[in-house]
Amino acid sequence: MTSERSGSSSRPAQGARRPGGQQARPGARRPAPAGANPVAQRIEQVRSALGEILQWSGPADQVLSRWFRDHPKLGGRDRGTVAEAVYDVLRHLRRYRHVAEGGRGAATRRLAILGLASTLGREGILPVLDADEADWLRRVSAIDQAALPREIRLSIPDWLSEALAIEPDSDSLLAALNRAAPLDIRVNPMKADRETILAELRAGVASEMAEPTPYSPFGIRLQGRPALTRWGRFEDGSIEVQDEGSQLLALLVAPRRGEMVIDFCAGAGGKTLLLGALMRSTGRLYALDVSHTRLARFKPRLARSGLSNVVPVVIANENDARVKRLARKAHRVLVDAPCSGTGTLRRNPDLKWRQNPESVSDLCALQRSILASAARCVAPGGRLVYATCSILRVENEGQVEAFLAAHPEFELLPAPELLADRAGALSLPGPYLKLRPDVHGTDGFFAAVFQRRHGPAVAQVAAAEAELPEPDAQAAGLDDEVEAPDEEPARDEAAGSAGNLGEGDR
Ligand SMILES: C[S@@+](CC[C@H](N)C(=O)[O-])C[C@H]1O[C@@H](n2cnc3c(N)ncnc32)[C@H](O)[C@@H]1O
Repeated sequence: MTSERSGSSSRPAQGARRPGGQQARPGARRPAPAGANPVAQRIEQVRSALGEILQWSGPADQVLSRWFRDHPKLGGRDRGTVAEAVYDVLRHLRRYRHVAEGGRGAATRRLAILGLASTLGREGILPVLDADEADWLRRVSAIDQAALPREIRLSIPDWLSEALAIEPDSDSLLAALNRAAPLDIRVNPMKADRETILAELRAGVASEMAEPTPYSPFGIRLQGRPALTRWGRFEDGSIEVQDEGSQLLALLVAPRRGEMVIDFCAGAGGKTLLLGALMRSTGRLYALDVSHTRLARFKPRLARSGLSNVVPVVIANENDARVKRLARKAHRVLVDAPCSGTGTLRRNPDLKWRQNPESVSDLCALQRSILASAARCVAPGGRLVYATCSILRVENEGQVEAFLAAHPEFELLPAPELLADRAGALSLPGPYLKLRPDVHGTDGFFAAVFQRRHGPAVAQVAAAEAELPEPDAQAAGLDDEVEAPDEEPARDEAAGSAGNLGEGDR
């Protein structure tokens, strides 16, 4: 990955020091002082935030939140402008760095200028630039992007470009992943229906554009960023923020009333909540995760949801004794696996710069191990759903093929048929659920459904296994108290830095 570079080496010895650290040429038009002009201030703010984020010490959203906490005087709209420009830079970082090489002064300031020129418009930026910067920005705007090498034009690292070369229409996929995502919400069927929520949204909090999502019967797509979290319907659990792809995944799991279901990597519970609602709050739904912090974030969502069938359980790892107690007990097991998150680049563009082939390979090993443990929990005839928000074959089809080769007691079911009467006009080639932003308007998602066979060989193995306790949380000793910890466990930190290991709105 390209590191932060300063610009030209031919700096004049004399001249005024600019906020970005660059010295102006004698006689050149100076940039507007940052104190006087809001746009000039904005450039400085974006430059400062980028200076921290581009050190890649953690996920961009967390570093940006910290930067906002350190700059408490910024109002809501100012924060929005800064965040938009920062994310624009993260999306187009390789291309911006390429063109920034042709300018003078601090590289981060030039990135900030490009981000704000893209989000506010070039004409809004030009008046606060000095003559050199303005000339450079005009030159950069005239570059024919189609003539740039693919990896620079689409701003992706070489390893990702190579990994996606076999995907059909990969340029279209990558271009869509470089655009900001709309805001999808999901109506909680335990508390409201979509028509009512749509009417209320249109009448008030999101009057601009609220449309039903095309495939999920619970989804609503919003343009813009209405302040939903202060809306009564959010506070009372009638809605949740959730990408339509995540909603389709829960529909694919298709849990039924009274069943025993395990959400093996529940995180902050985005999918757990829909699974619990699809079960009409009956049966038992275990929400497992190694992250105490994420499960603690799930608690207020669960409280809002009106569900009483969910048992959150912190496990030490996928081979935890509590997992073993669930062997062959579950009708449905969902593994929403920790993954590279490359399907969510619209929301987390920093992931393409924070991942590399080694981190993906580590994630693949973890996915294999989680899948093997989760499979043990599936009852004969029960289903195991393996899902990622990755667009990399090695994390998707590659894992499925390896799993089937090692587990002849499972067969692959056709996902499109399982979704046929649940997801409107969704048409999939199969056998997997594969979603792409350029085709379906969702994040990139992958899911495969396995079913444990009822064969004689399976019955023999089952008979040989020890007597197992009932899948009752207390009988199985699974009723762990989940509270917000004082400190993030070290393991959670490591997992968070490895990829898209779970966010509240998935
Ligand atoms: C993609 S996220 C899950 C997102 C979540 N299902 C949702 O809808 O919000 C993956 C989750 O796997 C968890 N995880 C990582 N290693 C795990 C393991 N060995 N066993 C169980 N969960 C694990 C992470 O903590 C993270 O919350």
